[in-house]
Amino acid sequence: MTAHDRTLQQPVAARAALSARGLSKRFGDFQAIDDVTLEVAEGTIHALIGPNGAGKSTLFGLLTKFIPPTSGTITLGGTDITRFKPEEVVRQGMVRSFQISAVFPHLSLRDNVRVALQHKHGLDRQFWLPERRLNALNGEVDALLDKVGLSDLAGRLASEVSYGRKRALELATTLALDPQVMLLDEPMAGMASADIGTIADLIRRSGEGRTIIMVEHNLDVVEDLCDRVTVLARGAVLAEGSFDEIRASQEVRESYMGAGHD
Ligand SMILES: Nc1ncnc2c1ncn2[C@@H]1O[C@H](COP(=O)(O)OP(=O)(O)OP(=O)(O)O)[C@@H](O)[C@H]1O
Repeated sequence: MTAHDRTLQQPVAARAALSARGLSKRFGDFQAIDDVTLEVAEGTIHALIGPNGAGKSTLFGLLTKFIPPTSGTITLGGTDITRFKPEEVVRQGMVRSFQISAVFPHLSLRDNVRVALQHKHGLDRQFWLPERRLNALNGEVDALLDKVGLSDLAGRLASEVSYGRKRALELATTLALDPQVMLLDEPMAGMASADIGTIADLIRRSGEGRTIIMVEHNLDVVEDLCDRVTVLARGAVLAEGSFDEIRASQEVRESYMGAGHD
């Protein structure tokens, strides 16, 4: 299914999964995020793009409450999370990939997913688990590894697999937390072009029944995957719309896309 098909399937007034109103962040004298209002519709894949230093990572940090805002409000699924702690945001159903779910290089792929699932089920502080609980977890571990195409490598150490497969593993450990909203921070960064299609497919499949907001510099990926695009520049929203609308904007072309992406 293309992003265009997904857009056509959206109800006219889809509910907001995540919204930010008047969000600002100052670092000393520097205004990193300047009065950003953003609405991410439920069930969509929403891209955040913009030149280096535009404030994309800072905005992700604000949304996940790792960075306290100077002003503004954030609502997740109708709940005001502006004053939440990062771990409360996770419990509320929003997870930034590669945040909680760091890959442990010395563990097997299977054990990496198991650790994330134990975290999800609140079992990570228990030294001993009854066999029945362990077996139930094994089924979930296998299903997640299968979902991201890593079943054949389940026993391999994370340090031994390719970069693309580590990224697939990161996606599995994020999915283990079963988030309603997933924030993906440059999922294609450092990826060999042969792996980009595979990871894009994984993201599309992972997005079924969830909302995804992703920072991505690869505009072909954004065009292929994303229903809606917000362009940030100098900490403020420069434009928002479908990829085609964004591409047609003279202002966006001048400040970010250049004339190269047709
Ligand atoms: N803790 C901080 N203290 C001071 N300035 C900061 C801090 N964090 C970020 N900045 C500044 O805020 C601006 C936005 O940075 P940010 O990393 O959010 O941009 P970005 O759009 O993610 O860039 P990139 O695409 O290069 O990752 C930059 O000028 C950066 O130097």
